[in-house]
Amino acid sequence: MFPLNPKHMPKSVASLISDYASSLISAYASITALGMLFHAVVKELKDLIPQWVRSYIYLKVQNYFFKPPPNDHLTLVIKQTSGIVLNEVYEKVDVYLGAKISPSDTRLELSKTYRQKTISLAIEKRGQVVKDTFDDIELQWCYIAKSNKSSKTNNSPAADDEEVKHHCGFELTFNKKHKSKEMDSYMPYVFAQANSIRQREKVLKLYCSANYSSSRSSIDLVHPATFDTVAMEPELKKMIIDDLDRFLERRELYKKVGKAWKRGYLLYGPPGTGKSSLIAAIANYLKFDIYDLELSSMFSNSDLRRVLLSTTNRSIVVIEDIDCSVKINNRETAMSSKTATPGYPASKFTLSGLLNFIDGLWSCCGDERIIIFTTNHKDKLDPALLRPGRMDVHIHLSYCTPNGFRTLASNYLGIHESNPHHICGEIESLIESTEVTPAAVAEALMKSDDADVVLEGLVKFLKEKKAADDELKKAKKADEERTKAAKEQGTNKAERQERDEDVSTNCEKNWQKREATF
Ligand SMILES: Nc1ncnc2c1ncn2[C@@H]1O[C@H](COP(=O)(O)OP(=O)(O)OP(=O)(O)O)[C@@H](O)[C@H]1O
Repeated sequence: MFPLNPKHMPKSVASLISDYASSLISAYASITALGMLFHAVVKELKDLIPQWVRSYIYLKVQNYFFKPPPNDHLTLVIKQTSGIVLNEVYEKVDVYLGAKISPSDTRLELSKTYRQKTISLAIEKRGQVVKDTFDDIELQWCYIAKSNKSSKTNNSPAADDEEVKHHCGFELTFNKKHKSKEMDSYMPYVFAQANSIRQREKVLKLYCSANYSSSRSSIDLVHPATFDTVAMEPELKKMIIDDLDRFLERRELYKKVGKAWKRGYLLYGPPGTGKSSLIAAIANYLKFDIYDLELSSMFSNSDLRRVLLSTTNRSIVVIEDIDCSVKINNRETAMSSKTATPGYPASKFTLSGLLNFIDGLWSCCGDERIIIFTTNHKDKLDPALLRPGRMDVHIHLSYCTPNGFRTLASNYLGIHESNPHHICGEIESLIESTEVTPAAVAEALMKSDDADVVLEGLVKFLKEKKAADDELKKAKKADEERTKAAKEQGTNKAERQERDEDVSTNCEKNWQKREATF
């Protein structure tokens, strides 16, 4: 038998085994050290490279190695903008994916607006890969954000913003054979889901159009005004609500008669009569976002067009104080620097641009739109703006009426038919004979928590206001009478002068006749 003890082995074999063993051990040690080094490097990189970059690299590597043959797959790219306007598909996908959280997600976004009652969780978009299944078809969504810095010139920040938007979007990858199912069933499903999520979590937005170079900005619209809180005549309130309801139901009718599905309202009345409050009440009633258009920041018709194109459907476009926000001279002539309103830069904005926006071709780019103009001086508006068919409904918001006071007293003090107050009758008759705005009444009602104190204060205020109004009326009347008398005196004087002239002419004629007879 061959001796197993190395001592008994031949020298060369023993040394061979020991060499082999030591090289095995050193190889193992090197591999372990290398492994530890690799592990340390990976750990370091993990801390240094943001998660979304790692996900992106992971996706690319995964796609490279494990992707089925490329011919089998189709990738649809959904960019954030389509031309110069927001891409609706992007918006819908954004909402849809925002609500999808899977156990494998490692980064989530936490948010809560002041209006929301609970904190909401959503996946963090950047670099996230979201797997979805629809009718047993596997789909993969990925958010892309490419910057195109090399091709950039010295663009303005707004242009940069547009550029970034243009290169942001989603990629949807799936097997080619399901293409028609994707387009015919999956995308409508995504749209429907997004709409119902939006409706559930609807937080109204107030968009402010800044100037040409800056991007559109929005804030949550947290205006508490509703049709219950706005003080106005009940019949007028009912008329507005009925009109809005009818408008919403008439989609098919508008289509049938070939009219853009939009409605124009002109709200006019003195300051503080509730024009802005009514706009907020309409937005809250319809659950429509508001676009507040600052005409003074528009420098040309194309600015207006651009802003209009970026508004969404089911929205209210508001132009407040149309009579003084910008000087619009006539339909064709743009404002030159000579005609510009002091304090406003020269604008190439024209009335025809605005009219085009209301009922021209540009008014058709969108559905379910309400356009609201407000003014304190309807008489100062260009008749072209008031032409029938342009602003469909003209709503006069007047000084406070007894009905208006009842609404305010109920809202502010909880005083109503079943909880009356003995001073209310006196206040109502004072209000009937005084020109006082709902804003002034509302302010008076806020002065104390004690209803007696507040209402007595209001009576005092109304009496003082009435006395001041009467004084003013008297002064006005006296002034008018003086002017009338001066006019009459002037007329009398002119008549006397004419008479005198006639007399002298007659005398002259008679004298000439007599002269001729002699
Ligand atoms: N009709 C109203 N009903 C309830 N509150 C009102 C009404 N009118 C005014 N107010 C109160 O007065 C405040 C100012 O009113 P609001 O801004 O709506 O008036 P406005 O007519 O738009 O004024 P302006 O022409 O100066 O813009 C509101 O915040 C609200 O508290």
